[in-house]
Amino acid sequence: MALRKLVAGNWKMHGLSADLAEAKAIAEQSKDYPGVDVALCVPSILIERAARALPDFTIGAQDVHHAEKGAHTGCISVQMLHDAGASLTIVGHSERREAQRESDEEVKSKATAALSCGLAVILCVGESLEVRERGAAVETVVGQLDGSLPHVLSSETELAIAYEPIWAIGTGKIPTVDEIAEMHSAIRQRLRERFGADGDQVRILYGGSVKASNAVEIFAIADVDGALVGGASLKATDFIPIVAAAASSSGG
Ligand SMILES: O=C(CO)COP(=O)(O)O
Repeated sequence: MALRKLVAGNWKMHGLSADLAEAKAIAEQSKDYPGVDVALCVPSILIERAARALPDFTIGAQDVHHAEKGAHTGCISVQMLHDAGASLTIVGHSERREAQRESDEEVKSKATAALSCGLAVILCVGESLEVRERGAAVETVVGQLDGSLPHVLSSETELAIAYEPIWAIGTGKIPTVDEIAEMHSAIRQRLRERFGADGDQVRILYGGSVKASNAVEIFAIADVDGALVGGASLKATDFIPIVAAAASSSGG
């Protein structure tokens, strides 16, 4: 049976207090699509205000530290995210894997810490253009998964995987339908190998230049259980049509 779709926005380093009006519009309009799970991962400084203003809507973070507490200047723990009202966090985004040199091992620690303390996780993987062009995309992404997946799935909180080819992020380029299908199927297979039947319940999101104009086609691909959306999640007028596409692909 098809999984419920999850459409999550990643605001990255965008958004000031005034933009909470946009989050509010997204939360309100998402109610028209009860068959789809919708979330916004806002900058950490906006989490508390967004969560207070939108108590029935899922607000997430974009990163978390793996340690419970301690001498980690500038970092934010799972408990702090909970306390601020987040119920979800992204880990391992390629922008952090690159700029902050986050390793698979570190991403795994973050995912494990978040899941064990009741925060849902969207764990990102994805290949560079150089890797795609030399034909090593699937083995690279599966290797990233092997290094970054937690050892066990939590029974209380949810793990989702986001496949985000780096060359498709913010570029307007997207892989072909066949390339997305091949990658999502390889990810599904690995999840089954790792977690047995529970691997079938892990949602696999596609991310990278998702827009209203390509969402219908992307959501129709097997094993695409939603999307992680960057630029097009900043405005309700861009984001809600993507939620609507997810709803229509699920038949409601
Ligand atoms: O990185 C992304 C989401 O995490 C994708 O960003 P864009 O949708 O802007 O390409």
